[in-house]
Amino acid sequence: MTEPSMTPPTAHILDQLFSRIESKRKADPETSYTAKMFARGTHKIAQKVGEEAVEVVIEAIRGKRKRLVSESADLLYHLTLLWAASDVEPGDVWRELARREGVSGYAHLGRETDDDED
Ligand SMILES: N=c1c2ncn([C@@H]3O[C@H](COP(=O)(O)OP(=O)(O)OP(=O)(O)O)[C@@H](O)[C@H]3O)c2ncn1[C@@H]1O[C@H](COP(=O)(O)O)[C@@H](O)[C@H]1O
Repeated sequence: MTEPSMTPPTAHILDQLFSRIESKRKADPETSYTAKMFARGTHKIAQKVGEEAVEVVIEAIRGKRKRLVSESADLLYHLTLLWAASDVEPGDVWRELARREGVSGYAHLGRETDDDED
């Protein structure tokens, strides 16, 4: 029997996006932005995540709701792309979020440290 905690809590549009991103890993960079970013490498993808996050912050502060939604979608796409480039699956993140459910943000969550890296 599968451990309940090992099962991703829910299917999600980000799971579908992750699959689509994986399917584009070896596509033609001329026709696929995802393939172009994979070819550029993890550092460039991580940089894009940072840029998109800043754009989210700017639109939130400006109070531009529609722009905030659009930039948030850009951020989530690039974050999902960064997971794919870093051998992280959405389920890994869903499990971590589920583990935190009901635990106060003030409580020690036992976050991973660099020393725990495998
Ligand atoms: N969700 C997205 C998505 N969100 C944003 N973007 C692209 O991310 C880019 C970000 O825009 P920027 O202006 O910041 O960057 P840029 O100037 O185009 O590129 P840089 O040279 O600066 O990196 C734009 O080209 C957007 O089109 C996305 N590209 C792809 N997807 C998904 O990925 C799927 C596969 O797309 P392709 O790989 O292009 O076939 C699509 O069907 C979508 O589901």
